[in-house]
Amino acid sequence: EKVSKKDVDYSLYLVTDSTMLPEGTTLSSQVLAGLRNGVTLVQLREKDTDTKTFIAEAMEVKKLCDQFRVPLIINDRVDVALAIDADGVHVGQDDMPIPMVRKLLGPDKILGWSVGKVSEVETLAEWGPDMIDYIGIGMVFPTKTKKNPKKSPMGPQGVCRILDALETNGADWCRTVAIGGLHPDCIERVLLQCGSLNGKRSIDGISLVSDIMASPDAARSTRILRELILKNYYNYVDVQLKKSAAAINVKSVLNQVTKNRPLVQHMTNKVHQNFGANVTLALNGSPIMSEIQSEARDLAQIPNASLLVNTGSVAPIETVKTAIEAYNEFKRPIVFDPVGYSATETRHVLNDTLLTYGQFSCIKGNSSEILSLARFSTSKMKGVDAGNTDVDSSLLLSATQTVAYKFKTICVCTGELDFIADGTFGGEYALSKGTEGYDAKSIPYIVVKNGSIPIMGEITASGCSLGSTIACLLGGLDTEGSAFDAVVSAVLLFKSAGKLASLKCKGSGSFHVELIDALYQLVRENKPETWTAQLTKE
Ligand SMILES: Cc1nc(C(=O)O)sc1CCOP(=O)(O)O
Ligand SMILES: C=C1C=NC(C(F)(F)F)=NC1=N
Ligand SMILES: [Mg+2]
Repeated sequence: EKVSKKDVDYSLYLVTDSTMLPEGTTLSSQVLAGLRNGVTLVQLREKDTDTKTFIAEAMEVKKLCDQFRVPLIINDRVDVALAIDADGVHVGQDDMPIPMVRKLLGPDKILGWSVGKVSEVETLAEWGPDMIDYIGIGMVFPTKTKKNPKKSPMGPQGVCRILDALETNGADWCRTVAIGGLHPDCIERVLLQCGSLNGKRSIDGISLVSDIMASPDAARSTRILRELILKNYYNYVDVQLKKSAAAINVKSVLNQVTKNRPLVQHMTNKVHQNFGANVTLALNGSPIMSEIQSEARDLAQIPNASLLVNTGSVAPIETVKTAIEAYNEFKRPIVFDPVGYSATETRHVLNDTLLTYGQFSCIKGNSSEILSLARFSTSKMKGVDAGNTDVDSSLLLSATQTVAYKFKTICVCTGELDFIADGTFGGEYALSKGTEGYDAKSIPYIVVKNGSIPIMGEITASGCSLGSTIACLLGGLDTEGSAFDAVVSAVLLFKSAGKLASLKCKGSGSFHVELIDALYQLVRENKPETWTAQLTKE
């Protein structure tokens, strides 16, 4: 009896490739190793193979799949699929049109489609539930497996956009797998981030080729993948990620920072370098302004290290990528400051690319940057300073929650009021069911009210130095410290110091000095109850 196509398990979908087999392995031995260790669906994909060979391979692989009651999908070749009575077919955008394939297959076979654009989702939705059963969304990351790819990597956020399109087009029946460059070092981040904004769905599985087919130990590779899927949480940073709103303990955060003297690595713009270093020192942190690719892994392993990536920096993108990967590998916090996010196309592409390189503990920006990241406002930014300050606060809150939710991070939106939202969900993820309906507007948030500090906008690197402050406090936490508390504490501290400094200074020059002194004093006296910036629940 057949596995009914409604019950297909898409969680670990192996797509074969017999051009990358290691010495001593065969197509069948790799598929068998996969089937024995948790592969739940197989697709035979052979680009340039004679039909006779393809048929022989298909029959062999079908026998193996039947033993494990795992459906076999044939890529592209509908004739071969019919000839061997496969369980279904997968076609790409340039293969036989979907309605024709469905006509040849009949209603009970599984039909999959490669999807990379929202417009393709709209087409799929128009065809209705009897046409396509699942889509392969890709490619998520760069991959050498697909020859002359016609599309570029979309990153986890690109997958989110396709999932959102399925939801807005009501294609509830359609299942999804992500594909392209998926390996153990990035799969948890894909599983954590790839969900629809309404919280109703996440990807139903991951699909890969080389991680298994090119593996000298395909059984072990498959077991590792299986474990990542079943684990259902990604602790990307070794401090506590809150799962719900709870009291903020600022005093405790500062005590931990003073005790642990965090190493705060800055990859930032030239203007911010010196001031960021001095802010970090004032906070009992230890700054290192390193952009040396080969030392990133060493620095990430120093106790209480944290990384600030401020994209005004001109460090080569590969250097920044190496640092992001290193700090994720050693579970140390990374703060991302997408300076001038959408001011120019160059910065937009650069920031979007950097955002695909890792999981960030905090993303902070001004209102224009956060509105753009949330894809709320198309208005181009005016330079790198905050844009329209008259944006109403409910829109800013919503944008902050949206960014926090999309990237499963803590998002800070600075301005008259500061908005801080916690979209981490404690690092927990689930296949298919998303966040079970918990959407962006339901995630916990804090609003910091401090009154305006006009002069803050008249000095260089004020926003950037909030980044230094956040990275310093996150880095200074003990493992049982709370990431959200550290971020909120940083905003309260920085704004309170800014207020104090603005009352004492005689101009922007002395404001810089007064700001450092205020940070220095507030940290050492550690009396948050006396600070001007306070939490409000708008
Ligand atoms: C078969 C395929 N389709 C893609 C798409 O983007 O539609 S990417 C891809 C190859 C994925 O191979 P690997 O797991 O080795 O990166
Ligand atoms: C190009 C492809 C894209 N996606 C998929 C799958 F993951 F299976 F959906 N298979 C392919 N051959
Ligand atoms: Mg900024």
